[in-house]
Amino acid sequence: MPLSNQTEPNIPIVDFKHWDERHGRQQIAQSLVDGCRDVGFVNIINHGISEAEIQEAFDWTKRLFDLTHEEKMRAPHPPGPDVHRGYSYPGLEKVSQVYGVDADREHVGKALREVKDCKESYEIGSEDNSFMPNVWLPEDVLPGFRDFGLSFYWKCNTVAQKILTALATGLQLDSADTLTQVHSGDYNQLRLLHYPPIKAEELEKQTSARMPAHSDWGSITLLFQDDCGGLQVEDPREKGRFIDATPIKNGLIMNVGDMLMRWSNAVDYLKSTLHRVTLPPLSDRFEGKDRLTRERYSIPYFLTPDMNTVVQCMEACKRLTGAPKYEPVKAGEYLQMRAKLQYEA
Ligand SMILES: O=C(O)CCC(=O)C(=O)O
Ligand SMILES: [Fe+2]
Repeated sequence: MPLSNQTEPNIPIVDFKHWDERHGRQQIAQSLVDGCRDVGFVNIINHGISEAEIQEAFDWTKRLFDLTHEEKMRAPHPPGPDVHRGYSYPGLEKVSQVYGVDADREHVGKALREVKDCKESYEIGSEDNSFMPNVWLPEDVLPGFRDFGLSFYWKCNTVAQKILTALATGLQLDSADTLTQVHSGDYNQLRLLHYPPIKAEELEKQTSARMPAHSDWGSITLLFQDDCGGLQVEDPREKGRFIDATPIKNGLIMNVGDMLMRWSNAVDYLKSTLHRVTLPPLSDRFEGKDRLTRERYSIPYFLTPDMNTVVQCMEACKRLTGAPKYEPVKAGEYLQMRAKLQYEA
């Protein structure tokens, strides 16, 4: 698959259409693992969420962000990075790739915040996650939103379980259930995202960002995006060069997160690839003399292993990659470490 900066899809496509016919499984599983190994990102089609369900999710997302600021602030994101739920207004969250000891330096957080992320988001989790209780809007502000949020959360988890089974199969782990066994679904995060229109120049001059380059922290991420464009993925063959992740109608993009990379033992096996959201590549996405960029909506779903799961190199991967390259880490502790700079305490 050529990796060029074109508007054609340039990320491998994996078709799950025949997943339920058992004989089709091995081949799907293998192409999924190949894509995760090559780019770290794959497009998945026939994943099991219908066109109508995807449309409904985008309709709710738009309805939510169309509310007034005061209405959205009735479900405010709690202060600090510990509970990632509810509504974050533009600029509140700062996405970055700084973590570990660097995150402890006070000036780092300040410097990062000089370039504002121009997006707003709403985070939803499982009602059974006692570490991060949901922050809901009062029902009369957006009737039906809570029911939609929970129902879509669990719909995405059904798809995610299928993908985890395919990954375990393609990786030839001891059992096809090895990954699903440590993903109850209660620690995932459904995120509704809105990038308002912005002058192209602000992104070009980097005085503002839509979403700066980062890797995801969990095991895998599923992403639905509208047709605006602007998501880019680092070319695995050339550091610093980004390729367009062109939206595919009704498809979803799946990418490997840091924990799955650590499980597989290395950047040279399953890749947790840097990605970012910037200007859309198509000229008809801009308007007027300020080249105002069309607004964009996206819906990522982050999968996280159960909090006490120890993430360490899996035996089947060791055979290919050699000695473990990362210290074992508990899923909950890794998440806390990565979240540190995202929200000011
Ligand atoms: O909006 C997008 O397309 C990507 C979002 C993303 O990468 C994230 O929220 O981690
Ligand atoms: Fe991401």
